[in-house]
Amino acid sequence: MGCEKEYYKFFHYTIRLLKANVMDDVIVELYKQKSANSRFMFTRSLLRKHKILASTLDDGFEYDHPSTSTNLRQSGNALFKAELYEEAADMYTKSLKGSKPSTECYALAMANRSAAHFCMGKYDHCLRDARCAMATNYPSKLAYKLYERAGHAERKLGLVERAKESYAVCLTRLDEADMSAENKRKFRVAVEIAVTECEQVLTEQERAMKIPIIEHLVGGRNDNIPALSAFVELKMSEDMRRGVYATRDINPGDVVAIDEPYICGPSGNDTEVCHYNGCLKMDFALFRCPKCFMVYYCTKDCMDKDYKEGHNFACPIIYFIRSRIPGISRMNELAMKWFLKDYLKMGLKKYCSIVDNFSESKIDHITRGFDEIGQYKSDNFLTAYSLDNRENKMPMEVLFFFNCIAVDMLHYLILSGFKIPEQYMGSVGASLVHILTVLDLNCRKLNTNAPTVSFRSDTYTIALTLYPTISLFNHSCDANIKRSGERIDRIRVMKAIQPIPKGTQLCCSYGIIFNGHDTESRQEVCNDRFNFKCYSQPCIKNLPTFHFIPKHHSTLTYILNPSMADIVSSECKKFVEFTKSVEPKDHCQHLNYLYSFIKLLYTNVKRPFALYEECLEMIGNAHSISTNVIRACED
Ligand SMILES: C[S@@+](CC[C@H](N)C(=O)[O-])C[C@H]1O[C@@H](n2cnc3c(N)ncnc32)[C@H](O)[C@@H]1O
Repeated sequence: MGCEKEYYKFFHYTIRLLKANVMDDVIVELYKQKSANSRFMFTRSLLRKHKILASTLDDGFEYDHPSTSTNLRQSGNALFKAELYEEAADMYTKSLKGSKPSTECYALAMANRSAAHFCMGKYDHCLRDARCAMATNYPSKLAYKLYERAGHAERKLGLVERAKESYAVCLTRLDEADMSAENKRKFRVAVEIAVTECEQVLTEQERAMKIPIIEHLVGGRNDNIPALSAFVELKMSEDMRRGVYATRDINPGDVVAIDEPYICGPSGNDTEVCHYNGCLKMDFALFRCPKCFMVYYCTKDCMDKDYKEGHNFACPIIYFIRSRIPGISRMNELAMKWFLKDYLKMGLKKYCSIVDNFSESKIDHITRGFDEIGQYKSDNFLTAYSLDNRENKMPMEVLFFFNCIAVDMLHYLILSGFKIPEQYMGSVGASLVHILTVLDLNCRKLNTNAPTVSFRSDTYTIALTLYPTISLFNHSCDANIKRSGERIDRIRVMKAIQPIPKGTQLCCSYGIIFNGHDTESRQEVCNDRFNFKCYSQPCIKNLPTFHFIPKHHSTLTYILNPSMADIVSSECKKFVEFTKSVEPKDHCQHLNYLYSFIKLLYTNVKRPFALYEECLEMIGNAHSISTNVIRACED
């Protein structure tokens, strides 16, 4: 995940140090510090001394101009009446800019904009605004209107269950409405009809509902690493350190890992992903946190749980984390979320003792992350905390940057009233630096149409996730496992896409594969993004990219076992026919055929072989569109 460009933002911290001509001394001093705790404390006193930290949580906004806002809203209302909805929505946006989010003026403009969006057919925007108005200071006597509109928008978006709920609230809020008894009666009848229609749709949907596919780990759960299959083990290698290896032959299609993130959060367009760590559901028009207005939830329940897990404390400073602290802001935010979750769960003393013991420990690399009974579990703090973070290999300038970010984030937290006793500051700060570096190396983008970090321009990242068990898989430019199932699902299922004979390492791709990019550019990506030299087979053997693999080759040139030449040749012809006659969207229905073809080629042809690479790509793609709902198997 590391992105060199982000490090240019060092300047935010270093400019004053450079002006004071002390930057070289700083790096020398940092080298002299014996521990992560003392590095953090040194950085903290430096940033304080040179007045690099904020002195207040005052965001400098001045937007309370109720009269201007009211005038703008009234102009919007006139445009709305004239059915100029787009212009009306723009006017309401201007009105919103002039009023504080906690005021009635703001809520009214927001509600009116939701009406304009509804009339424009922008139902998701309508819903978002309506939810926002509900969460703010909207007059109770008008609330019924807002819930009715939300219900209508939800129906339009196919969210029928939610529409039913909104109509139910609408009916309860109708008592507060300032309306004649007769009008209330008519309104009630209309909403009740809408509820009945929703119920009819729901009954239909229930009838047509698909049974979710349950994925099973091949061979059952691994005894020591329950998110992995029983057919694998963890081993060390000189080139890649820890890695996952097959203890039995694994076939394409076999499930080798089912993992849940230790920590996750939206990565950009917050309005579509629930912020709660245990949810991450993608949804339309989520509920906005009524205090910071910066994070969103799919239900009130998720909001309450997230508050308890730390948002309560992150809330007052989230604006500053996003807008004032350099680096990858969503990753910084995720680090804060992780820190608060565990700090609050364990309490100060236990947290500090655990992180201190970890940093002092000399645990063998292969057993890092395993608990005292020899289990490696993705929901265990120490498992996630002990993931590789290349802190020791990092240039001191980069480590200094991470320390600055941690100092800055904790400083904002303390400014907001959070108490950290001074004697624990070193441990807490160093732990936050550690968390940042673990995330920097292991955190994955959850894209709507790409499994990992991707170079395709059509991908759309919705979340950042940390999967401790999946992080054990090393990268190969010729991956033999790949993510399967719904791409936005929080639960990550990894399946074999090639045959994996006993003793072979299971590797996924960190976003780059050999047939699309030459060795040099792949090495560049691995080095720039992940800071390692890739030792996967295509790099060692310098395999040609797809463009250089002959398409219409004679099978004989590639055959490994001459006695199989006729069979391979005839199966290749069948495969070519298959590619012409079956549409990609239907490949998932022919997976068994694709598995058998790739198995035949695996043992009988020399790679790279165009049809093998083509079949491999088909299997990978078919896995990612073949299921609708994935549930981890309970056994
Ligand atoms: C997510 S971790 C994978 C597990 C790690 N090998 C361990 O010992 O815990 C990523 C790190 O593994 C190593 N690695 C992964 N793929 C590699 C490859 N193809 N070549 C060399 N090193 C690799 C690099 O050190 C990289 O920073």
